[in-house]
Amino acid sequence: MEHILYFSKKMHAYAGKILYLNLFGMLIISFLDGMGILLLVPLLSISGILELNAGMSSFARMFSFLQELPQWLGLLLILGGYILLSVGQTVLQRNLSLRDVKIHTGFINHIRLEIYRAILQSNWEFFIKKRKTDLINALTDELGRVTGGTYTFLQLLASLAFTLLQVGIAFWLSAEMTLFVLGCGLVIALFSRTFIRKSEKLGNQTSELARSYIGGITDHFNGIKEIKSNMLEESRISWMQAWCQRMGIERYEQSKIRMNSQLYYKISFSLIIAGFIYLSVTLFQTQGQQLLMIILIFSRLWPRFTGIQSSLEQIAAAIPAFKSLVKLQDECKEAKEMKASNLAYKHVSPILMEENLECKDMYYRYNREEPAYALEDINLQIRSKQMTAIIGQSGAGKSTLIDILMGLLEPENGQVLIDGVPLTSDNLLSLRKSISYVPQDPVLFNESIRENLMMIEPDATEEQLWEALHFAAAAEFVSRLPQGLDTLIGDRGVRLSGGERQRLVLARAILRKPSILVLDEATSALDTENETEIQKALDRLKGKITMIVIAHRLSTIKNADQVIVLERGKMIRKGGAEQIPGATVLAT
Ligand SMILES: Nc1ncnc2c1ncn2[C@@H]1O[C@H](COP(=O)(O)OP(=O)(O)OP(=O)(O)O)[C@@H](O)[C@H]1O
Repeated sequence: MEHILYFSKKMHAYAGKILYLNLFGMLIISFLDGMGILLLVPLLSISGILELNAGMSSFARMFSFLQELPQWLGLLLILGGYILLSVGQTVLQRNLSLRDVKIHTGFINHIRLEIYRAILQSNWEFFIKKRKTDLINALTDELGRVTGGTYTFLQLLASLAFTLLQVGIAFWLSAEMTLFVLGCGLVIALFSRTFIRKSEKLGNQTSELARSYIGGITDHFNGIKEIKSNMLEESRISWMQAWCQRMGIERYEQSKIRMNSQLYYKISFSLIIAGFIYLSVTLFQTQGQQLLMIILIFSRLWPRFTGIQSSLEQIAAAIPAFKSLVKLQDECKEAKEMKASNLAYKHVSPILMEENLECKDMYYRYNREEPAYALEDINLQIRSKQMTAIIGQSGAGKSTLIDILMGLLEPENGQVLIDGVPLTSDNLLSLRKSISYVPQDPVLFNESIRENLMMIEPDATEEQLWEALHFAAAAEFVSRLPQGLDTLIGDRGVRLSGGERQRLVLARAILRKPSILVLDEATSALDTENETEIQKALDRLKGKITMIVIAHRLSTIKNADQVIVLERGKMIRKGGAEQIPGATVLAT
């Protein structure tokens, strides 16, 4: 319940008065609806089916004047009133429904942005621990269920208000009959709690299924090359078939709960009405009008009860999604990287490192419960405007060290210092702003080359763009493309080769004019010619900016001012390139 209230409060904060105006509007619609039905009473009387004066309520007596009018005039008045009420109700309904859509979609986007922002502002450790597809699932399936559930909850509140109103009208018509109907409703509701519990249980399965679906298909398409080349298609199709089967069963079970509960309400309605009529006629010789009245009250109130039950089931099914999103928000809050005041990215100025970036007695573990350290007792200095190569075999800790130097991971013990000043959340953004990072498998967005370059430097001129491309040995292949800089890059740059992608990302990194360039050298993406070009480019940068390169090539090591050798999380050697027997320790 607290989770639902949490999001309901958010909807209140988002939509404000309009939300309540809409709910109030619905109340009016329900009132008009009730009035429309009540008009049936004088209608029945005028057509002689019902006697208005004998044993009827004050409401019915209000229409007794109709009997003094000519029958045609009375009928015209009633039907005119009925049409007016119906048209008014329909027009109001249309407008409210449209506004409802606006509130609902606006609220989804509001929560989507809030969660997306919180996720992006979380630290790197959060992303290491989280499955990416769970985050996608949170922003798609779970978000939809939560906003839908919140809305159903608020509609339920409105519906309870309408029901109260209708109960009030029913009381006016006949207090005893209404009490009887309410009593029946309560007893039925008590027995139908089991449907709500089952719905929540199934909601857990829905969440689990959605997570496994998004996780599964993302893995499949990311690994489609392995699937095709290793002929894994059949096994993947079997996975999908099994998932479809589970999903089919889950949907069927969900519908079964809904149908069973509706069936339960309908059967109880028939049984209660039949029993009541039987007892009234055989035992109490009740008047015809009273019987008609109870049928009228039942037929108005019972669908309301059924509707409330169905809303409760829907909300129960969404509860696991509510819990999951609240948990995600809490995790994001805990993993928030910087203080709110530091989040004005645009206004942060880069650090101008004068002397060095230093690691002092630094230790890091991915899992604090396990004894193994990914990095242990690291003491090193990355000197300003020099090139530092980091080498070591796979799993030695090169990427971890880079992540710590970029402030993505926080050391468990020890410190990172920039010109002697410890790296904290206060200067973290400034450090990041001075760094450009080129990963081994770079990501290009599904936009044009120009847009991909300019996202890092929106004010870059054409000349600066080409300068950066030349520098990264990418100008030639870009100029050969039919649309040059305006060529659209496919999903994650698949239309370009690995080497071309890395050169474009290098161009993007350089465009920013960083004071520190961090490069995770591609192991195989570049051919010898391009490798030489990039090497020359890096040479040109030597002495101008600080370079940290995870090196996989001898040529890179040879050019480095300092080489750091890692082995199983420890720094086993550091020194000038000439002191390192590079070929023996190069990473694979
Ligand atoms: N997200 C993670 N969770 C737990 N352990 C991790 C994680 N990432 C890396 N490790 C472990 O930390 C150690 C160092 O990994 P790291 O990725 O830094 O090595 P590397 O030298 O960059 O390797 P490679 O050259 O293969 O990329 C390894 O033992 C690795 O298994």
